Amino acid sequence: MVLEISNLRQRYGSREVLYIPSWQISTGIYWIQGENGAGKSTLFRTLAGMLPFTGTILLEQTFNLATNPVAYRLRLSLGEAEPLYPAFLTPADLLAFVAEARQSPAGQVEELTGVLGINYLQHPFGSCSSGMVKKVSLALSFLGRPSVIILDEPLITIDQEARAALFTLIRAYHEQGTTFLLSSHQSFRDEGLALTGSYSLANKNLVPVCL
Ligand SMILES: Nc1ncnc2c1ncn2[C@@H]1O[C@H](COP(=O)(O)OP(=O)(O)OP(=O)(O)O)[C@@H](O)[C@H]1O
Repeated sequence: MVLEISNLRQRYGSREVLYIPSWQISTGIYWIQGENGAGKSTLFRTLAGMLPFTGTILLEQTFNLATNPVAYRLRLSLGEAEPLYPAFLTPADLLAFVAEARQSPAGQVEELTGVLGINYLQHPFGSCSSGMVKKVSLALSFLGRPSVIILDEPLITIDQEARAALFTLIRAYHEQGTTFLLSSHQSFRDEGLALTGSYSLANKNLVPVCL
């Protein structure tokens, strides 16, 4: 198993948003579905270690998010649905910083920015288009050698060319053993991506969906 959840509870104030008693996946590409407000982004942020939670989240049967957060976070990354970065920062600065933090192999930043068509690396985020910001956030999520990459609504705001490049990257990284959790209100199957499985977030829990 690459990712295992047990007795995960997540709440905002007194309102419980997630209760996942038991869920586990092996290596693959998974589509996480759910209606607006079902809790997908909350689940992803929890898995990425951005929100406090109760329960157990275990990566590669070894790295426990609660007790070994640094090693865990080095191996799991999240591309947020609507990324926001400080307006004064440039994509070049952020990519270099994250590449170093995630122990990115030499040449990976250049490869990702080339494939995704990220130009204007020296222009501050304040002057970047929303599609360019999204493409940088996608590149950031591939940096290092993550065993799990979560992409929350990866298709929003990017053009057809970037979408095709993203699917090429997902296939290439998956062939090297990376697992993907992807959310979208559009079907990934229509995009020609071979999915391992799909789950729907409903009534606070993840339930399997037939593809
Ligand atoms: N910071 C927050 N404080 C309080 N409630 C929140 C917060 N963030 C999200 N919620 C609530 O938690 C629930 C789940 O939200 P979440 O954004 O995780 O859903 P989602 O499935 O990603 O939705 P969408 O498909 O619309 O993006 C919603 O009812 C939302 O209003």
